[in-house]
Amino acid sequence: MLTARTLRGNWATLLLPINADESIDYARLEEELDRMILAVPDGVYSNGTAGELHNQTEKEFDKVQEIMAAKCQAAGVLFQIGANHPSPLVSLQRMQRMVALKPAAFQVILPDWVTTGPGEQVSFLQKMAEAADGIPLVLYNPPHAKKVLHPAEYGRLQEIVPSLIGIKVAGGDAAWYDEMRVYANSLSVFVPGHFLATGVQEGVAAGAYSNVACISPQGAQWWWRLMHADLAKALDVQKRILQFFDTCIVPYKNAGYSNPALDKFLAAVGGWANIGTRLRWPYKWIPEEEVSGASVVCRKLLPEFFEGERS
Ligand SMILES: N[C@@H](CC=O)C(=O)O
Repeated sequence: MLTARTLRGNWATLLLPINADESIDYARLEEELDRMILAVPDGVYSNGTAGELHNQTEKEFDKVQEIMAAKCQAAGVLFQIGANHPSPLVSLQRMQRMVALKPAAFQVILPDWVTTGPGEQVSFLQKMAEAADGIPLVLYNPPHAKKVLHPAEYGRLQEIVPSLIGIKVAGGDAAWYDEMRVYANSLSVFVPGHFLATGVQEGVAAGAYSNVACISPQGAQWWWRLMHADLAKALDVQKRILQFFDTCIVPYKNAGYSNPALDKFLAAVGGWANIGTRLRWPYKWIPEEEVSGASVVCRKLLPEFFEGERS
C-alpha cells in the first residue's frame, strides 16, 4: 500500500481521445495506455483536469477506469483513480463504485461549487476516506479550485485524516516551499511537472502528476531519474522545458485555451500516441495544424526526450 514515503515519482495522466461525434474513442485510449505503460512510469492516473474529470457521464467514467485498471494490473504498473467531480455526492459515488478496482490511491478534489470551510473539508475527507476502505487519498488542490489551501491547512487535514498521504498542488515561491517543508514528511507533495526539478531542489517535492509526461512519458521518466543522479543537469533541462512552454504553450494559455487543451496539445507535440487535440463541447481545442511548428521547437530544445525517434 502506498504511503506518504513511498508515493513518489513521475505519474502520467490519461488523456481522453475524443471523436468528431464527441464520443470517447476507447480503442485509441487503450493504445495510449499501452504506450504509456511501455515508458514504465512510476504510475498512471485518471481523471485529473487533463483527463476531463468534469465532462464525462458516469457510464463513461466507469469504463475509462475499468480499462486503465485492467491494463495497469496486467502490466504491474501502479495506478490512481481520480474520484473527482465538483459535486461531493458524485465524487463519493464514483469512489464507492471504484473501490473494487483496488487503485494504489484515490485522488479527490474538494467540493467545488459552494466552497467548503475547515469543518466541511474534514467532514468531506473523512467520508471519502471511509468509502475508500483503506485505500489512501491524495488531495488534488489546483490553483483553479474554488478553495485553495495553505500549507498549514494541508498539514491539519493530514493530522485529522491519516489516510490522506499526498497532495497535488501548484507549488509556489521560496516562502511557500519553506512553509510546506514542515509537512513534507507526513505528506507526499506533488508539484506541476514543469517545476519538478525546483521542487526536488527545495527538498519538498516527491514527484509530479506530470504535464511533462504529456509531452513524453519516457522523457519525463528519464528527467525524474536525472534529478536524483545530477540535479544541476536536471535544472538545466527544466530551463529548456520552461523555454518551450514560454514559446509554444503560454501564448495559447493567454489566448484563453483551457488546461486540458494545453495538455492535449503537449501530447500531440510529443506524438507518442494518437490522442488528438480535440476537447468536448463546449471547450475549444488547439487545431491539429498548429502541432508541427511547436514540435520542431520542442525537439530542438529537448532533444533528449526524442532520442528513440532517431534510432
Ligand atoms: N494538472 C494536471 C496534471 C497534468 O497535466 C492534471 O490534470 O492532473
